[in-house]
This record gives sequence, structure tokens and C-alpha cells, in this order.
Amino acid sequence: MNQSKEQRILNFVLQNAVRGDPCSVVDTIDKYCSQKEWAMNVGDEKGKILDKTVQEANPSVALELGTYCGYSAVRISRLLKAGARLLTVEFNPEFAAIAKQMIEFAGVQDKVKLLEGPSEEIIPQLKKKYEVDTLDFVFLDHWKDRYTPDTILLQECNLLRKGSVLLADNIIFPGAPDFLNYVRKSPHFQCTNYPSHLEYMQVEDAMEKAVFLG
Ligand SMILES: CCCNc1ncnc2c1ncn2[C@@H]1O[C@H](/C=C/CNC(=O)c2cc(-c3ccc(F)cc3)cc(O)c2O)[C@@H](O)[C@H]1O
Ligand SMILES: [Mg+2]
Repeated sequence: MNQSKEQRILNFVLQNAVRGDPCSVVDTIDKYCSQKEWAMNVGDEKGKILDKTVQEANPSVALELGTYCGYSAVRISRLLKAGARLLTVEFNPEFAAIAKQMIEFAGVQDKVKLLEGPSEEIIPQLKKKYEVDTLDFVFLDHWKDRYTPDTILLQECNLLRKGSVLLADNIIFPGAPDFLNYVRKSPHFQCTNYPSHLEYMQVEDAMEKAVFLG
């Protein structure tokens, strides 16, 4: 039975990237997805905004919602300080299997824990089962209509602290209008918009940073 696009992306990385080099894995995925098959990785232009936001936050504990093939998990974890960790959540078993191999090939498996399951089940388990106190950084890149309910859930589970940084992808395309409304209207968030472009395309997109004020 023929391969999935995600399997083809992984194979291209295994054959063309440098094992143990996260930058080469990120660059190789971008090469494949810009030249051969488009895929919904955050990409290099928005990836640079992600990099700067992660470096500014310098998180000890980071969470990602929507691992997909592991592109942003590798991109984020390559910037983490010694002892820091990224928890990334993916509920599609095929994508989780691809991402696991991508993370291991990049050599960041000691910094990344891939949690397989839906975010609404995993988030309430983070404190007790995954020994999280609070989250320093959250990257939202899963189903766009789940950004708001999961942001509310993070607050209800006391996983945010004063200064916790949320960064959301696809604010313009496909768009996350209710999330934008929610965080911009809430007195508990300080928001910043970062105009950019859709990965591998000349289509407008943007990222939104929402800092929790406590
Ligand atoms: C139970 C549902 C909510 N909870 C969830 N818990 C765990 N993982 C979840 C998840 N939702 C979705 N996922 C996973 O996240 C990923 C989904 C991401 C959704 N992203 C998009 O739709 C997206 C789409 C585009 C896009 C842009 C233009 C276009 F023409 C077509 C698509 C661009 C992007 O950057 C995107 O991020 C998948 O791997 C999915 O299995
Ligand atoms: Mg996205």
C-alpha cells in the first residue's frame, strides 16, 4: 500500500539530513516541503518568529499542541537550555510514529517527550502524571478551533503562571478568530501580533503571542 506524505517526508530526512543535527533536519524538511510536497509545518519564516519567542522565554518546561511530523518539536528543542524539556501532544498514531522517528534522528529525544492522545485528555494529566508545575511556553498549532478551549483548560488546570508565553500559529490562515478574540479581550493576557506568511507560500499569515498576566 503506497506511502503517506508524512512517511515520504520522514524518508527524505533519513536519507538526506545529518543524524544528530536538528538544524539539518529542519532545513531538510523545509527543502522537501517547498520543492516537492507542501505540508503544514510551521516553516522557516514563521519558524524564525518561533525561535525568537522561545529564546526570549528561555523555558524550562514547554508544551506543544499538535506535533504532526515533529518539525517544530525539533525546532523548539534545539534551543532549550540543559535540563529543559518539551512536552509535545499528538493524537494521530501515524503522525506520532513519524514524529518519534524524526525526533530520534535529530538527536533531541532526551529533551522531548511525545505524549500520544488528545490535548483535552493530556492537559489535565500534566501536573500529576508528567510532573509539571507550570508551563513557561506553549506553542499552539493543532486544530484551530481547539486553541481557545485548550487555553481555557490550561488556565483551569493552573498550568499557567505570571509570564507564561503562549504562541499560536495560523492566526490568519486557516485562521483562529475565536482564539484571537478571546486572548485580546481577556484582561489576563498581553497580546502581540507577528505578521508573516503561510509556510512555503506567498499567502499572508500571522502568529499571535499571548503572555499570561496571572
Ligand atoms: C481532539 C482534537 C484537539 N486535540 C488534539 N490533540 C492532539 N493532537 C491534535 C489535536 N488536534 C489536532 N491534533 C494534531 O495536530 C495536527 C493538526 C494541525 C492542524 N493544523 C492545520 O490545520 C494547519 C493548516 C494549514 C493550512 C494552510 C493552508 C491550506 F490551504 C491548508 C492548510 C497550515 C497550518 O500551519 C496548519 O497548522 C495533526 O497532527 C493532528 O493530528
Ligand atoms: Mg500551523
